[in-house]
Amino acid sequence: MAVCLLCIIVHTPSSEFLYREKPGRGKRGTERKATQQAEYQERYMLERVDMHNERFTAYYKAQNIISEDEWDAFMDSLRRPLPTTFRIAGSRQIAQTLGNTIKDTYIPLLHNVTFEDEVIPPPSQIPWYPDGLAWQFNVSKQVLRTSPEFKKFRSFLVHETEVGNISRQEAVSMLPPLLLDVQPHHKVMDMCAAPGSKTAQLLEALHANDTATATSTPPGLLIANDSDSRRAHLLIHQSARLPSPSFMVTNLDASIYPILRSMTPEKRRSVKNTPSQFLFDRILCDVPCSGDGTLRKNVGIWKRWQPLDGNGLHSLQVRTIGMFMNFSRDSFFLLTEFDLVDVSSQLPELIRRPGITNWSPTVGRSIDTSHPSWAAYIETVPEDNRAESKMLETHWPPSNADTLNLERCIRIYPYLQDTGGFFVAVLERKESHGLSRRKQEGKRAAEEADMTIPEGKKLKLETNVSPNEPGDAPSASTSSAELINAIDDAATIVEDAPATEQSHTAATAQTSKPRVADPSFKEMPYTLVSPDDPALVTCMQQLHLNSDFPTSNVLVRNPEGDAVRSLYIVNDFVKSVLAHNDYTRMRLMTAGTKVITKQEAGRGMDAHFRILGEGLPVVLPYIDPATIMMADLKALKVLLQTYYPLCISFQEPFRSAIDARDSGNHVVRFLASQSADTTLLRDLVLPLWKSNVSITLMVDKKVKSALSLRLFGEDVTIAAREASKKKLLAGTSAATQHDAAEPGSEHEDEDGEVEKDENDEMDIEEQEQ
Ligand SMILES: C[S@@+](CC[C@H](N)C(=O)[O-])C[C@H]1O[C@@H](n2cnc3c(N)ncnc32)[C@H](O)[C@@H]1O
Repeated sequence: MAVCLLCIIVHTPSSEFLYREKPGRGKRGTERKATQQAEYQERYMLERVDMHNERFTAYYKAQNIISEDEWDAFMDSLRRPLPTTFRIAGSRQIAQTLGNTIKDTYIPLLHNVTFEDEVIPPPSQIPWYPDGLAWQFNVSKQVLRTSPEFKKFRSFLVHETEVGNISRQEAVSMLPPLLLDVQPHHKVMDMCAAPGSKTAQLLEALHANDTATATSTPPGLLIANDSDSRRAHLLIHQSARLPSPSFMVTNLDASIYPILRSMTPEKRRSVKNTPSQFLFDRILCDVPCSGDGTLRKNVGIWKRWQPLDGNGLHSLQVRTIGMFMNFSRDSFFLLTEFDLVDVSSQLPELIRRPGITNWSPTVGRSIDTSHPSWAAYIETVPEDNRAESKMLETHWPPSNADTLNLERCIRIYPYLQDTGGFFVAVLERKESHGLSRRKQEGKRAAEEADMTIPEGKKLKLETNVSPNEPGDAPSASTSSAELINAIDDAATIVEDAPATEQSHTAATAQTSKPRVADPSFKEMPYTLVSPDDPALVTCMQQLHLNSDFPTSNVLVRNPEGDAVRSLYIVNDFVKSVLAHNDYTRMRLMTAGTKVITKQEAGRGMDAHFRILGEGLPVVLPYIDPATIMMADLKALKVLLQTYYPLCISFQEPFRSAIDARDSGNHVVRFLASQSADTTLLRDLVLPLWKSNVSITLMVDKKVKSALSLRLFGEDVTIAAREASKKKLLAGTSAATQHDAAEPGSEHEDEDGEVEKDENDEMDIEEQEQ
């Protein structure tokens, strides 16, 4: 497999769409289409958006990519609503179970549903998505509101989405992570990541070895970055549904992302003993774009589209991509050191069109595409104004376009398989430096097998790196060539400088007064807890963690390293990155995953540690199996139906097992089995809290609801009963509000959250690209 892949997704005004009439529409299909079309039109009318834009028309006509006789049909495709699409996420085993639930329970339920005498087609699998794990359906809001069958399906989707097992994501947006082929040992960067639908896919690939009950600890790393701090918080929220010790979120302008260092085993053995830059195996560049491909669902684009938006984003796109090409594994190269990868044999069922070698940028709002080259254009600009020109040489096709294999880019047009428009280019660093790919892979495997860094008491993030030290990212105004040279120089210096100047180890961080590179960054640092910290020792005892538990990879979020509240776990590589980089410089929002929390007890009593519901899959492999209680499906139903069921309300032998336990945290395994009302296909392991006379499941109420729906076909939880009681009391107005937020609604984002203001509408656009 490729040594380094960069997957670039750029929607620029040069992304074009072609249209072909969809074949074989029967009368009923046409009627259904008409109903949806009417709804869609109504939406535009309501929002006072006319589905026409003269500039858009002029620009795309000038590109000569759509013939006259196809033009009307092309525009028609852009005016049709997109189907609702989702994919099943989570570990492979969970995914399989959910896939079967959809196929065996919901498809038969939704078969032959009629609405106003019309048969509504059930959801169908997206043919090109691996293992049939992505689905689509195209029903009107009215159907979703009124059909009892679709309402039930919607409820299932909403609950599974809330717990992270289903991800609502536009079909074409699922493509790039698939093409990147991420492996558990890869170092991966998602540079413009929020709100994180592709990040979730990358994380799942990193966690390919997870089981239904236990999270693996992949040796690799995924950094999800976004320059917008509000949106970076969305990333944290999203990723909490997929806890990973290999995950970090940063909040930086990707075009000036600093070099990151880690301590490789080779370096540790060397005399210098210095950390060095590490390089990424896979980089996803979902750079900001004009969003033309989202026209089918983003109403506002019709009104505001103008070509200069795309032109304006071009330099940021080039800068960002150029920067990250230099962060990809093994050395430092110019852009010409990359090849476009031929991915034509991947996802064989995906209908696609090749990249183009010729396009005509417009130099003004009025759609002036008359300049055949940048040189010809700049001649027309008065000399005094040339420096201010926003048009760059790279806006035009390169003179060697025919030699770059541009046909290997993927272009998806909406009509091809009823999706949004999309562009993907997969780039791979050419073989170099005399190292064959196999040797490079072998070298990496050896490094990864030996990544444990020496333990340090209260090891902290490096905080004494000067902001102007070698390795700093050049400023945003630096040109591409300067940028590449600067990175080359910086990297050389990092490698060659004497240890005294370059060694920013934890030891120095401990003794010197912390100096932060970015004092404006206010997040708390992550600090390693000493493995023999008395609080950690107590925690291990209380939670029955065995000696394999990675005590030297436990972090807290305070500068002192005191285990006062939540404990986080990271893998060895993340630990190394934390130890050798200034957290303010990389604007680190999160690292690893929160697994354990301290539960303060009453006066005079010892505090208790407890395992968080989302942390249990990470901790489970280290829990002494003899301490895990066994229970059956009946006990599970009681625990779902009641907040604090009394211990005496359970049947033997579970009842005696609980009685024998002290108050505090326990773990219970519900064995795969069958009962009168359901079948549990795989073991389920959950944390439990015992008080004096009762017990309770320590998982989020959303997780309980999703589980209940999956197992019993209805939400039997007390939270659901209370909610419906409230709804009844509040009368029909509450019901109306609830119905408004259904999947596919223009006011709902991929989180299932209802969006309210205009800024939020922007979020929906960007999320779904
Ligand atoms: C197309 S959206 C990314 C969608 C995301 N990849 C997903 O699949 O959910 C582009 C993102 O880039 C972010 N962004 C814009 N300029 C950036 C920059 N200079 N550096 C990093 N992120 C940037 C925006 O905040 C936005 O969240």
